[in-house]
Amino acid sequence: MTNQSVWMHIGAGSFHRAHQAWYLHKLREQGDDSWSIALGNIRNDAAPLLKQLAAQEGEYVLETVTPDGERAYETITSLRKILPWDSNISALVEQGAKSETRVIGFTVTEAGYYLTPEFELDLTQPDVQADVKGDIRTIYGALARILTQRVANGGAPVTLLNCDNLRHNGERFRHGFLAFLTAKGDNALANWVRENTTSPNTMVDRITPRPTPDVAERVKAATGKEDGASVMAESFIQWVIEDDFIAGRPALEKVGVELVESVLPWEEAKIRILNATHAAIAWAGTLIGLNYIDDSTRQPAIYQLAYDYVTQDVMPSLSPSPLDLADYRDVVLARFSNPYIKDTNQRVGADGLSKIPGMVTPTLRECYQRGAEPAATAVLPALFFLFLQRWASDDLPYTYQDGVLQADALRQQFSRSDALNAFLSDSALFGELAQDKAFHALVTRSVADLQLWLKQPERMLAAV
Ligand SMILES: NC(=O)c1ccc[n+]([C@@H]2O[C@H](COP(=O)([O-])OP(=O)(O)OC[C@H]3O[C@@H](n4cnc5c(N)ncnc54)[C@H](O)[C@@H]3O)[C@@H](O)[C@H]2O)c1
Ligand SMILES: OC[C@@H](O)C(O)[C@H](O)CO
Repeated sequence: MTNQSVWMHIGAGSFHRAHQAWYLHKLREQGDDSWSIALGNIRNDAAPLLKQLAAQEGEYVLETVTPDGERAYETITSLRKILPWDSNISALVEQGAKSETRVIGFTVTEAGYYLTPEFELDLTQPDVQADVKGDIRTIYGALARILTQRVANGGAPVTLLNCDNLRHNGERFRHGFLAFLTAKGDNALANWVRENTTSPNTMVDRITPRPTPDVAERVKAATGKEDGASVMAESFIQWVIEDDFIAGRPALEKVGVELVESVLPWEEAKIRILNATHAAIAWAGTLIGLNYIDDSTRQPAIYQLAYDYVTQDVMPSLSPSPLDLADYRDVVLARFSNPYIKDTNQRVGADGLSKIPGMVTPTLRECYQRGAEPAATAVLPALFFLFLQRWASDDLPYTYQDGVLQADALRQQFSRSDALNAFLSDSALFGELAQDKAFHALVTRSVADLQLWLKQPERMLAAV
């Protein structure tokens, strides 16, 4: 074992640079430079950024902003290797096959796991089908290629660390990956993965908008640096990880990471109270013509629907909890209201087709199971339906991004008079509830209430 260990990260989006890279940077600042990051991407959309980062020797400035608008600037130094993109992901394969790579982390979005509401791999997805045949479009195809080479090079154990917003993200990824390898007929690699990798669950948190040109301008004004890879985020940061690293890990506890036995209470609170609410606010804000999350959250009717969803339906589902859920809710809503973040409804409302089954359907299901009508949660799919209706009539002010969107089929669905029924009958969104008449009636009522509200958005929804 050399002293130098590499965390190879797949997914060169904004979030990785504001979160995992920041923690490893803080460790280096404390004099522990035994871990560094090698960063690459599966898809070519990050190729320009990777080139820019390579030109800056991996360094970039992170701007953070507090709820009071106080800004701070740090040069992040943990990215020591930038892996250039090519269609065979050669650089990722070469780095991932080395035994010095002891952790392979990834952020490939919620839609990047292609799971059904029952959390099984959706083998009907074209990207998954292509990768089963040997292509590299998904995290599954990419890791199959990388780990095959790693086994050929001696097969040193490695931790596969999901850093995306997914409930039970390590477990769910692992289940999907093993199902993928089985579909591919690669039982030898599946067995190797079972024996030689771990996939701890993690909860990651830091609101990181897509950087706009004014970030680079402020960075230049504050630091004098011309930085083509700067990123901005809120000052809040949190990372909770199950301590199950098969090949060692950075001393993350020294920089504030919580290493726990089970991440469950944190991830449930994060996914349901933060992420599901965030998406609902983005869809609602968009429907009344707003672009930003903070402006949308400050609309009393939108704030109230978010507050009611958490209070009436999520908190009973998650109680008892070691977290103070009411406080968590209030802090989250305050973070969303931060006027200095300027996060867009476009970014946060994306990937709804994965967010509904992953983040909302479990609460609907659990309310019914305990005999409660999930009236406040029903507002979320109702908002998403109205949002998709706008998308289908080309009436959104921005491009809707969704990794599992099959646009032609969905447009056709929305051109029919029974579009709401078809939406609610989609078991990929609602699992067994898709067949439940009471659920259909509840969301249909909620859609009607929202349609009235949209005529007078200043009115409180409950008063409609
Ligand atoms: N931005 C945040 O506030 C934030 C906070 C916590 C967690 N996250 C998690 O990180 C993810 C990425 O956020 P970001 O801000 O970096 O987004 P981003 O849009 O900046 O980057 C997305 C990255 O995912 C890749 N990607 C997209 N779809 C993919 C697919 N199907 N397969 C493989 N790669 C794919 C893209 O190439 C890109 O590298 C989020 O979806 C979320 O799960 C983000
Ligand atoms: O809800 C959207 C997410 O990207 C969110 O910004 C993040 O999960 C905050 O940690």
